[in-house]
Amino acid sequence: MAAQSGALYLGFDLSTQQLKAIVITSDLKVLYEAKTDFDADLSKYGIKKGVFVKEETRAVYAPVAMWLEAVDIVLQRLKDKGTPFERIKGISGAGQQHGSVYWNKTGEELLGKLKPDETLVDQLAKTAFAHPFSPNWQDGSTQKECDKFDAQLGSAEELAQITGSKAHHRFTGPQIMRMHENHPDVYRATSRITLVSSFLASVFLGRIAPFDISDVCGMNLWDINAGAWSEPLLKLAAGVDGLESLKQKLGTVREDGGGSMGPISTYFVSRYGFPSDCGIAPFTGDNPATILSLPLRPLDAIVSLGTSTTFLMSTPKYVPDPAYHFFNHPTTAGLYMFMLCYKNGGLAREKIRDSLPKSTTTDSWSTFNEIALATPPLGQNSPTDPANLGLFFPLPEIVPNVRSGTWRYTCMSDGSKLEESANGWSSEADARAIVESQILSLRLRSQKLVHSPAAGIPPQPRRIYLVGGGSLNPAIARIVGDVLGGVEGVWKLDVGGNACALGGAYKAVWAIERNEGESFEELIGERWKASEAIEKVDDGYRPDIWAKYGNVLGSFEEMEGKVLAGEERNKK
Ligand SMILES: Nc1ncnc2c1ncn2[C@@H]1O[C@H](COP(=O)(O)OP(=O)(O)O)[C@@H](O)[C@H]1O
Ligand SMILES: O=C(CO)[C@@H](O)[C@H](O)COP(=O)(O)O
Repeated sequence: MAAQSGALYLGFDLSTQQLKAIVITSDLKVLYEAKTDFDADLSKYGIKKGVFVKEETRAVYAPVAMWLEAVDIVLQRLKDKGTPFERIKGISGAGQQHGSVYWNKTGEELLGKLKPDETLVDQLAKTAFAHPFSPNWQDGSTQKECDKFDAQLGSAEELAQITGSKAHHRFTGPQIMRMHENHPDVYRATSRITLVSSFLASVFLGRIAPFDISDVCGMNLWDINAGAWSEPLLKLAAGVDGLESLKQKLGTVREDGGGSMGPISTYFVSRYGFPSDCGIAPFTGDNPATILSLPLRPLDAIVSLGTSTTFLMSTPKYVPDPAYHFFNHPTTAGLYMFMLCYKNGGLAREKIRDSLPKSTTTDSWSTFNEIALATPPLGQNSPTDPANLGLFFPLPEIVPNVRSGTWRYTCMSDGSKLEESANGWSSEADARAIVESQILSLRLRSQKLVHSPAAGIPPQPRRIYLVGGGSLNPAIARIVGDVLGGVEGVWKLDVGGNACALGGAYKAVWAIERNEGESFEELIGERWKASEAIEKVDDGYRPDIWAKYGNVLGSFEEMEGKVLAGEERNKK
């Protein structure tokens, strides 16, 4: 039974395929959840899996109007479930990272005077934006711009040192540069640029919200150590229009991840009955919000199995490298978020699932799971059998930066005799091989970040938390434990695919209720009850099996190297 009184907090997650919302109490109990699924509810926009794809240029983008429509739909759904909006004291949330929204002057003005009897989409879609689309994080159209970004500060290493990442296709700086080059008219008609997180915050605030201190690190434009825009990078992106043009469009970055940026726009007060003093806390990126969905300790890792796969850790050490990403922590100065991000996550697994015989149960994953669990590690029935190692990239991948394709290799148990498999293997064997491949890549790239969690235990995460849609899958949980370990086991959040929206809601609680100087970890750590929030889904570290994967890790890296060497741009 929902409590009848007391403050409530609302968290959003504007991700690739859905807009999710979650309402919780001050003591972190989940009361209401609702979502708008873009393909199911808004297919009239012509998108697939939430986006448009232009194969010729590898451009991927989403219509901003669809997101506006999704906001009114999800709030109406919460209302239909009886959500007492009048008790909501604070709102925060998250947006898929890197995407940019190009507002014009009219849009800035309209935001503050929306009529409550008309929808957001009807009032804003046609007039408020200099460009109707937002480049999506799956975009691969900016190689040329990335090369210039990597060169601008001297090298990819230096760019990573300054901004937390080397240049990536999806990062906002290279995307803005491409927009400036291809559509200078759009660039010039733009008065403000927001990220997806600050776009959603702006809609609720009724004016353009500043960037968030964590999400801004996904732009390749922010100097993390200096806490300021990197002027050489801004200059590069703005081209002939000059540094000042871009500075104005970007506006400010809010250093404090908490507090209120201001009260909610009157549109939502009149239309849905929010209280006029409901505070809008800074929104952040979906990955930074995910690390706020539980009090994460050093050496704990989160594997987010959404459309993308990401691997997240919170750490006090800033050790950037071109191979991964560092972001400011969304709430706590002096902490950082370490991240790996893969394009080929959920959709690549779905592709293999769909090539198998159809499931006979209502769970579309049951055949995939049965086969994956019945297949021995690395497909080896005996230690002398060849071990299967594959790469399954229906989309061009981020790590490593290679074209789309499928590669099947084998090696011996000790990693020797790595060779491309002449005849491949059965499609059944792919079910286990794709999950192993995705998790081996996480193990390979997080090796330097982990240390021994206890005497006599090799370096690995302490606990592994699974979140996102794929966290509901027991076979994936088992294989994560097999490959990555986790000496205190593999866990999932009870909130399932809604961890990111939950992180947003926790952020809202902390932002509005914190005492002077009280950290997110202190406030949420005190109120969070593990028994109500998480469930152990696998024992994690099994020494023999974990060692088996360790023996082929070098060959896995070598296989990636061979595939990378075959890339046209790497052939000399
Ligand atoms: N039982 C399941 N097993 C494996 N994957 C699943 C399962 N349920 C959902 N998924 C995957 O979850 C993905 C969506 O995850 P979600 O975290 O909601 O995505 P996003 O936040 O990126 O929109 C889908 O692409 C689907 O493949
Ligand atoms: O590009 C990244 C992170 O760098 C992605 O993780 C996006 O932030 C989208 O995530 P999901 O839609 O999969 O949640």
